[in-house]
Amino acid sequence: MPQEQPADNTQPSNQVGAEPAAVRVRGLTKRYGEQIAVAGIDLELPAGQFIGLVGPNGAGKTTTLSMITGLLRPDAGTVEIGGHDVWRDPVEVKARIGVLPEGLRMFERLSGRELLTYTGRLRGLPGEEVDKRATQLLDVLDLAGSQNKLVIDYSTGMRKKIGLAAALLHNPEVLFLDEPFEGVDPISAQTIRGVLERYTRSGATVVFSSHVMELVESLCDWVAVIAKGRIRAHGPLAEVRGDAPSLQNAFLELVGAGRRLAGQGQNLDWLGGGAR
Ligand SMILES: Nc1ncnc2c1ncn2[C@@H]1O[C@H](COP(=O)(O)OP(=O)(O)OP(=O)(O)O)[C@@H](O)[C@H]1O
Repeated sequence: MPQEQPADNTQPSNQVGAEPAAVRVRGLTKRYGEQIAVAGIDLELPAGQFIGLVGPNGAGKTTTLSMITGLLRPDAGTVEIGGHDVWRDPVEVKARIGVLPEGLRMFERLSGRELLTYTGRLRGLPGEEVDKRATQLLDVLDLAGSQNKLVIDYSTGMRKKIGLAAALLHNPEVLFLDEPFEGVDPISAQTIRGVLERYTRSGATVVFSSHVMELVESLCDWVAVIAKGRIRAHGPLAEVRGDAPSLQNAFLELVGAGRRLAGQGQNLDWLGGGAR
């Protein structure tokens, strides 16, 4: 199982092994007061892959993704997407990426269709093209019947889907999704999954965060495991899983949770059995 190594300076700067890097992160750091949320992350994410950023609650996934996508200013470190620095060249970068953050705030008083029209025009797409793409996305994501409903009246799953449609409308090179399947029913999850698989098959890159290992294992080609603000392992899924029976087992071992879980239970000897 590949553990985190110092950066290999012998590789060309835009390569991850044989693959070109879609995203290059160097020394990324964020503190909140005394708390170090992200502790100097180095990472090169290969292009054209379905990439999972996995870690336990509080590991630093959202903080990392927010800094990579230009939503949160790092204390230190750099991020390059498609060769452009996220903080020095934000317009170039934002044209190349789509983002579906956790708890995305949307314009709730627009209908789903209006939200896509507005997003498309902000992205500088011609009106006719926006209409065409919006119609297709609404159709594929099974939102055509709700396109005239206000976003405020959408369910959690519908909100994720309209957020995904808005993030895909300008056909970004890299799509970042923070917990895209959280609160989504299996049918909607399958729909989202189908759209994302089609998108990566065309050479685009998806980076998504999750703590649901089965999902990451079934979807991702490449994973990075994060715990306590540090990358514990990264690489192709099979390499990170190694000899472990599942990614879940490899993950528990990597984040040191196996021993903690084994000792659990003895403090709850009063629980169960109906005794008071
Ligand atoms: N705005 C903030 N102010 C203070 N501390 C924060 C803030 N945002 C995050 N943190 C802390 O930084 C650490 C990393 O949080 P982050 O939300 O990035 O983790 P996460 O891996 O996305 O977790 P989860 O899976 O639970 O969403 C946590 O300890 C969290 O308490």
